Amino acid sequence: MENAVLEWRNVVKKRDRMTLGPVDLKLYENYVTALIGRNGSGKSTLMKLAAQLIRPDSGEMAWFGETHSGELPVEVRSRIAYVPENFIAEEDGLKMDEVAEFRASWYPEWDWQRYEELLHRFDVPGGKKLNKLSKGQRRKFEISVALATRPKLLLLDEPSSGLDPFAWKTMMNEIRRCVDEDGATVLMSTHIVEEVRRMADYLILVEKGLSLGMLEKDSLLDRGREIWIARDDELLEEMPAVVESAIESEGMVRFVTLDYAGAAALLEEAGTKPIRVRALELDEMMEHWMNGGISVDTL
Ligand SMILES: Nc1ncnc2c1ncn2[C@@H]1O[C@H](COP(=O)(O)OP(=O)(O)OP(=O)(O)O)[C@@H](O)[C@H]1O
Repeated sequence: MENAVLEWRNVVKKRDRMTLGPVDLKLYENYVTALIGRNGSGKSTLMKLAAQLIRPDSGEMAWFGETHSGELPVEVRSRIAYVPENFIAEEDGLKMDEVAEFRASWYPEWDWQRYEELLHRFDVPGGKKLNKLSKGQRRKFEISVALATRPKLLLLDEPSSGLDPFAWKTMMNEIRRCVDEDGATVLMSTHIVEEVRRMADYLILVEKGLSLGMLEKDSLLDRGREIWIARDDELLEEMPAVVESAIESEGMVRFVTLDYAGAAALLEEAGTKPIRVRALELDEMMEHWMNGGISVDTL
């Protein structure tokens, strides 16, 4: 694979009740990576570290191939856009265009035309103060501002929170455009399976402060199958990574494997032709991963 836009080695951040890490992570250029995991697992903490809103206690972090232990240089920062889960209260009293002008002064690639176009596409009323916007309108504004910076690294913390279904679709299209046209790399935390399905190339699972690895979405989907075969207890016994099995009817057994390649090889070797095979859905695979059914080589 190509250049890493973000690379971490042994990054640790201690919180009051939880420690994030040590986390190793590598984001490749021009891909969308979804950060998934249960509430409180550490996704937002990880995003804040990536945006350098907070600093790690230890470990090494590189942005665009260069490590920075101190403050990120303006030149690096101006290539990163971050949409937090909760908005910055200090900006509440400012008008939308005042915030946009402030961002424009920091981001040399700032694109006014794109900003106006995005606000129009998201149907956000112009000229308002940020605290006069609804939650969804504020989210649309923040996404528009982030995309108008034409970022090379786009960090989105639960970006769909509060968006109506139309705005949600627009958001996904615009993020995709940012990746395809501007060559952006995206890291987004999400609980929405459909978002992962439509947007993500890779998934990173965070569990109790640890990264349980990174997987290509398609490779995750390749692993899971529900298979029906003529009952053969011995064969079933040997089947790899079986997480569920049941006798369906007289003479037929159904099982779920998280190692389809291994299972298929074994079936072939035994000369057993499956009666039916069903690919597991993304939500099922994500659940198996979260429940520890899938082991992934850490980076
Ligand atoms: N500013 C903070 N100070 C101390 N502890 C914090 C702080 N922010 C978060 N934590 C703790 O760190 C842990 C991880 O929180 P984080 O917000 O990163 O999780 P998350 O995966 O984003 O959760 P969610 O899916 O609910 O948004 C939690 O136990 C939380 O209580």
